[in-house]
Amino acid sequence: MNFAIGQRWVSQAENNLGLGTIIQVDTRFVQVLFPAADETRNYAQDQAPLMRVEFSAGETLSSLEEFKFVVEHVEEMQNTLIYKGKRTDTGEDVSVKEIMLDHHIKLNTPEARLYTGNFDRSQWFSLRMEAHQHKAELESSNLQGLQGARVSLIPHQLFIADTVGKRFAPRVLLADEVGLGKTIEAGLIIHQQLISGRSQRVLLVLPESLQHQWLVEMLRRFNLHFSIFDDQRCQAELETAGEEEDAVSPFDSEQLILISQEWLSRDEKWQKALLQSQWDLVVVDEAHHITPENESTLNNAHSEIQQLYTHVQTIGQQTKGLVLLTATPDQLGHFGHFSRLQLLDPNRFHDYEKFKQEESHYQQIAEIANALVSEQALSSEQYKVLSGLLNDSSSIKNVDDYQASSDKTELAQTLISDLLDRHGTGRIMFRNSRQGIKGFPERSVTPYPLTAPEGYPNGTTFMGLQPETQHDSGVTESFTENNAWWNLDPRVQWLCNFLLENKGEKVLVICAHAETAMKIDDALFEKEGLKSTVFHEGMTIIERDKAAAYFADEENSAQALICSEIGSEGRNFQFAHHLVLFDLPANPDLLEQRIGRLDRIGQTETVKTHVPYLINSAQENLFNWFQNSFNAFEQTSTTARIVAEEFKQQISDVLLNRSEQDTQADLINACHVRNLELKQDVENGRDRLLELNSSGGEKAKQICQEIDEMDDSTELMTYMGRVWDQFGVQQEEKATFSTILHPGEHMLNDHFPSLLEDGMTVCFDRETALSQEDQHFMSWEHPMVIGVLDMLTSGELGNSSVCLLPHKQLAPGTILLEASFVVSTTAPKSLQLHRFLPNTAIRLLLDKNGNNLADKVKQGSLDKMLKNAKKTMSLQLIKALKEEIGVLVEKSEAIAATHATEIKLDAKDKMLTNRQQELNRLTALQKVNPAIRDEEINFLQQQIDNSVKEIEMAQVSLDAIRLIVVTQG
Ligand SMILES: Nc1ncnc2c1ncn2[C@@H]1O[C@H](COP(=O)(O)OP(=O)(O)OP(=O)(O)O)[C@@H](O)[C@H]1O
Repeated sequence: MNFAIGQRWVSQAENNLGLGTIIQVDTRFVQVLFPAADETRNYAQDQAPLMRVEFSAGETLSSLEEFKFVVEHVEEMQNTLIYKGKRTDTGEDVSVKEIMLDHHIKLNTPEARLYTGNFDRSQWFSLRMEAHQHKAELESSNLQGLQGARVSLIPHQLFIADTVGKRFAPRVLLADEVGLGKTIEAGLIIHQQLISGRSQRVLLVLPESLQHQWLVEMLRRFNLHFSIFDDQRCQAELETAGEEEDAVSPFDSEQLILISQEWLSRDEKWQKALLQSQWDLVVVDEAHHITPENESTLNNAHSEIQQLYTHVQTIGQQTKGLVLLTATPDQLGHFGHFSRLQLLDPNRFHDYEKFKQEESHYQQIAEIANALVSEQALSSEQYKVLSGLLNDSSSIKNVDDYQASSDKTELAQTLISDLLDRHGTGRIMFRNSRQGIKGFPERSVTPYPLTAPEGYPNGTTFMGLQPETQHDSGVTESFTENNAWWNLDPRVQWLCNFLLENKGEKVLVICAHAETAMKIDDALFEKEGLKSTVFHEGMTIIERDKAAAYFADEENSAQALICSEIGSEGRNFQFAHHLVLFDLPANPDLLEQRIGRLDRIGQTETVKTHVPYLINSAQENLFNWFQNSFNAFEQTSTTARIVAEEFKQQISDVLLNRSEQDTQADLINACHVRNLELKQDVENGRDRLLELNSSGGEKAKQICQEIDEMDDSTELMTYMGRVWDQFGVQQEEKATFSTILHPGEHMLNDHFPSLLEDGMTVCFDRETALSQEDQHFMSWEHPMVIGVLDMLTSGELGNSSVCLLPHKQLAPGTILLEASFVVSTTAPKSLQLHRFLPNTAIRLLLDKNGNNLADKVKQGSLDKMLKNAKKTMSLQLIKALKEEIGVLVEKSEAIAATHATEIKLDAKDKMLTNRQQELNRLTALQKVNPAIRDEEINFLQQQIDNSVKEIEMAQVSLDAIRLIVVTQG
């Protein structure tokens, strides 16, 4: 070894000493100062466990003078090195003697770590390489964001999430019928957007009563931690930031934020701050609340329109993604529905009259769709219409071929898909119905006619129709001033008896008003000592959640939950099978919302609705109307709302004000007939097209199947088992697919990603995860797995290793160099390039002549044959083989560069094919469907250009090396 004063060396035996400097050299000894550790060592020159440190062009170094610079070339002077390059801060040319290098420089490249004896056990190398491969597979997977949610694989939900989540700017209305899983669809879309990097900041705007439920659903199903922001939180954020209120938005402190609709429309102070913050995606639940007052206000910018509508409109305009959820898009009128479509796409939906006109043609299109679905030849009229609708030359040819061909299957699918693309609300609205999605429980209803005590008023108890005259209890003001109605009203005693007869059964009771709910709750306790609790708008969110939890608990809990109308929206009570409607709303959508609390995915029994009413009361009339005109208790009726609107005046006169029985029967019959007509229209009409678009058909089944196959693979379980072993995480088998984890006493790092201090149970089986909520569902998308893969691919752990290969046929001392290279880009996540060019690992296995044996000897089988070498032996081997290793590394770099060129070309091809196809499709579609925005097309074109540039600039770098030395077998 040629030592000279001022040279930099490291100790192979004690690599924690940092970068050493030779301070004295005599004939036999050399003295080295390690300033970072404040230690000096003397070594015999011929046995010094030292490794010379030399840097090369391209590396970034720190100088003792506290600046960084990039080495451009290296000169030698009197046996020491001078690094010439440019400062990273000022760009100035610098010349730095090696003695002036920072003592703390980390030698963490694979080669530096190998030569300085700072290598890892062979298992780390394997885990690291596999981590790169898994990460690349995940990033390029079509199912990214869909696999990791703790949800049952329900085709229509996954289809919607897949279709919408992949869009650059999802602007959609999720309008599945009550309880079909819109929250889950929205969660999947958010999850997919976040995991793929399309969105980073998400805002949820929800009714106050649903805040906590969403918070819990997002966390337990998607591992997404949302934070509720209200006055208190905003104020606290400002105080923490210590800034003037105008200078900073409190909303910038978190990425995933949840606010209530009530707060948004109420609190002017924070509205401005909310708009100052940049959002990628805004999701609004129960979006039928977001409605302009009336048609004229929408068209007149100066009118006072509803606060909430204005706020959502403003946020929606400056946010690229907007997802609205409602089970009852028409609940507050058809114009409201139009106005929400307008929020999503103001260019496409700018004229209400035109929209109505378009809707009237949907029936014709739907008839064509029906013919295509059943693969029947089109009538001449249908042929003419379809050719007119799909009027580009290739589609017209498809229509002709369809008519002429005997095997119509494939062409039918193409034409349906074109039709969906180009007409109606196809691209922005999704609506599934129970009729289309099978497997829901039955619904039954039982009326309980009760005789009112003499003199007891039988006034209206309906929401909305006569609010000024109705009292909470449903009886008139004058009456309740003098008497406690709940002592007289036979419905209360009936409810007591019902609960006593059904001990052990959970019962959800819904009435219109908070006051009524509270009185019923008191009465149940006073009369029979029954355990019930209330849920109404007068309670704080925490009180409501506590009440819902008290009702949901299995032991020591409330048998009944008495809700005011707010309990009828969004909440999950499907663990109960009995619903008591203490009064009836006059709005059929509201009735459906109420029943929808129990009639939801996850309901295991028939939903039993019980309706106690007073004989000869308006409620009796309403019951008969719902039952006989629409069968609305036992079936979802999407048309009842329209009938209710058409007959609004008669309903008020005849049903609510209780005119003659004959007149009532006539009205009920007229509504029934009208409902049948509308149902027929709907059956023939637009819903067919909408449902075709929403359920996803075969594509949806295929997505489920693919996720199912991923679930069945044991690869993740095996990989994570090895990871936990290596890191020292304590594992205890709980069941075949479940493991209890605890931080181990000798864990490699103090911190292991997402491992809870007190331990946690993880499971690899979807069914178990769904039934046992205390277990964490492990998937490739679980934060622990993502954290582990990130940790293994970004740090230095495993990037350098030495091991032995005992082998009978190979000559001892033969060396192999296993090298892993990574092709990567620095493209922004929003470009979505990882779908085509994820960080791709290239594995090479070079023999001593530089031949690549990687294809012949797979990593898994090689791993099984390798043994770790003792540290002293490894050091000797490295010292002896340093030159050979250097030559092999150079050769591997040349081979990797060739591979990288192929990978980049392939990625470019894939990207161009995919994006060009989409661009062509959108450009063609835009000619016939203004729903395609210019912005989308420009964006796609720009993405293509930038993607080409980024792919061309992708770098290949050495990520890890493993020196393998053959020993006698
Ligand atoms: N894929 C799924 N896996 C497991 N549970 C599900 C799934 N989809 C829906 N659920 C459960 O079914 C119930 C209804 O789902 P969700 O709340 O998403 O419906 P919704 O359409 O939003 O209802 P609403 O119209 O009442 O707001 C919830 O309890 C939800 O957790």
